[in-house]
Amino acid sequence: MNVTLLPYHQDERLPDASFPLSGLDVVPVTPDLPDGDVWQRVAALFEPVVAEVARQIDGGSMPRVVSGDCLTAEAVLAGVQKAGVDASVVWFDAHGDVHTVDSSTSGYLGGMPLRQILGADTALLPDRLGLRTLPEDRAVLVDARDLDPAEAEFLASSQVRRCPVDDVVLPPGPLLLHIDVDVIDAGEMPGLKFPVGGGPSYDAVVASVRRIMATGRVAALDVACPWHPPEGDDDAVRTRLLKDLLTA
Ligand SMILES: NC(=[NH2+])NCCC[C@H](N)C(=O)O
Repeated sequence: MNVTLLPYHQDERLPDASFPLSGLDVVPVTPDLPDGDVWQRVAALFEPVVAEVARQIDGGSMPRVVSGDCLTAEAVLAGVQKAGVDASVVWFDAHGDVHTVDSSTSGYLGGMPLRQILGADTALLPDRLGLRTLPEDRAVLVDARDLDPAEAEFLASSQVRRCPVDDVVLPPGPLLLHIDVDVIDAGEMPGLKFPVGGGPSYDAVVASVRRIMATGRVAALDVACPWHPPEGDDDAVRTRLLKDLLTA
């Protein structure tokens, strides 16, 4: 098994130290980025990810992709689709990631990918990646507990199902399993860019991921690590987490 590493947060290259993946067979993707706006640059960054994910599925393996933010999930889903697999989405995240460009008050791109997967702002990224958008009832949002008002409003009237890690109701068909590591309670996960307390424990998240993997329905795994470069002994828990998730 190998791990596809996209060592970026949006279009910013992160230090290798941000991804403690020792002991795993890592294939980094580090294309040259064009000038342009951030969406164009991210699209260019994701192109080889789309191709690599499709190639691995065509070859009979389950892609495992690690990166610095949740936008990468759009590339992974586009790659899964390119390989002819019609996947639903299971999205582990402390946040909703269901902003549109207009509803986001922060302007943070990583707060928008799930909504783009569901059909918003498709010209910015989905169309560039060849991503077919998903009906809302094919997406499940797991343990999202820090929603901005516009996100709460959208989710209240959408068909996106919400559940806790201990009781994930899986959508139909093959799955893209997306894990933002910030779904874990911030007390157990040091150095997060968007820490949120009141969440499930490390053990509960890993156990949930193992149960989902054991269904045999996961077509691709996407792990987003929106954390700062390591300080102190951050590496110990990060190394263990990445290994636990990627070998679940
Ligand atoms: N997956 C994440 N870490 N998302 C952070 C989003 C934070 C906030 N909701 C925003 O849009 O600005």
